[in-house]
Amino acid sequence: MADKIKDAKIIFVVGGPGSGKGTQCEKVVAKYGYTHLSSGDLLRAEVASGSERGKTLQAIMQKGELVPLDTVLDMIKDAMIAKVDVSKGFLIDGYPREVKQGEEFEKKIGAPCLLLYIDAKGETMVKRLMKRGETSGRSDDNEETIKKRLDLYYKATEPVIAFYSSRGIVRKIDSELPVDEVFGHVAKAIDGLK
Ligand SMILES: Nc1ncnc2c1ncn2[C@@H]1O[C@H](COP(=O)(O)OP(=O)(O)O)[C@@H](O)[C@H]1O
Ligand SMILES: Nc1ncnc2c1ncn2[C@H]1C[C@H](O)[C@@H](COP(=O)(O)OP(=O)(O)O)O1
Ligand SMILES: [Mg+2]
Repeated sequence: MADKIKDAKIIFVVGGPGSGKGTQCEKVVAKYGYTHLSSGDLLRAEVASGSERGKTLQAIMQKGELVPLDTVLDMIKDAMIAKVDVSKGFLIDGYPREVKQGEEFEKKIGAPCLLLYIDAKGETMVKRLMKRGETSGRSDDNEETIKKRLDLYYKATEPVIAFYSSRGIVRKIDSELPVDEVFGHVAKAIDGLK
């Protein structure tokens, strides 16, 4: 089992809050049939279950902070194991959020073949999240938490991109464009994989 996930095709999808990671991943699923695993979605499912662990997670997410690395990595690993026999590839959305998360993922699971860097301006991300907040019901889509998430993104997550750039697997995607045009560039990056 461990060998199977090590050999799986793994794509990291990294970008700021509201950059459009989830939107693009949905389109990749539709075209390529990959398995989409969003760390945020996995965490929100745990919160929705009403478990004690979920309550602790909810408090952290509402503040715009990162939940403990082991919690999120275990969730992703379990979800990958559950799908590895039927999956053509994995889109890991919202992870790694710091360099340490990338290092631990590679120790426990395997190496990514591609990192899609979904790039939008801070101002654009804030606008999109405020709009999303009108209907998302997410307790972190409010002005105060958005600001904290953005600060944390620049501080903790942007270094992830530099870390993987040296390996030549980063494809930067301009996410200021309309959704379908962004997807055109995403598809080109995926088609470039052997
Ligand atoms: N290219 C785009 N142009 C305009 N709006 C977009 C674009 N990509 C995403 N959005 C909108 O921005 C919001 C955040 O997108 P989402 O995919 O949830 O981002 P993330 O998963 O990175 O937080 C959503 O409301 C989405 O509809
Ligand atoms: N890899 C990770 N490590 C730690 N916390 C994470 C995490 N992924 C998600 N979280 C927590 C903190 C985030 O502020 C919150 C929402 O994450 P998300 O749904 O990926 O946000 P978004 O798609 O808007 O970028 O969940
Ligand atoms: Mg998302």
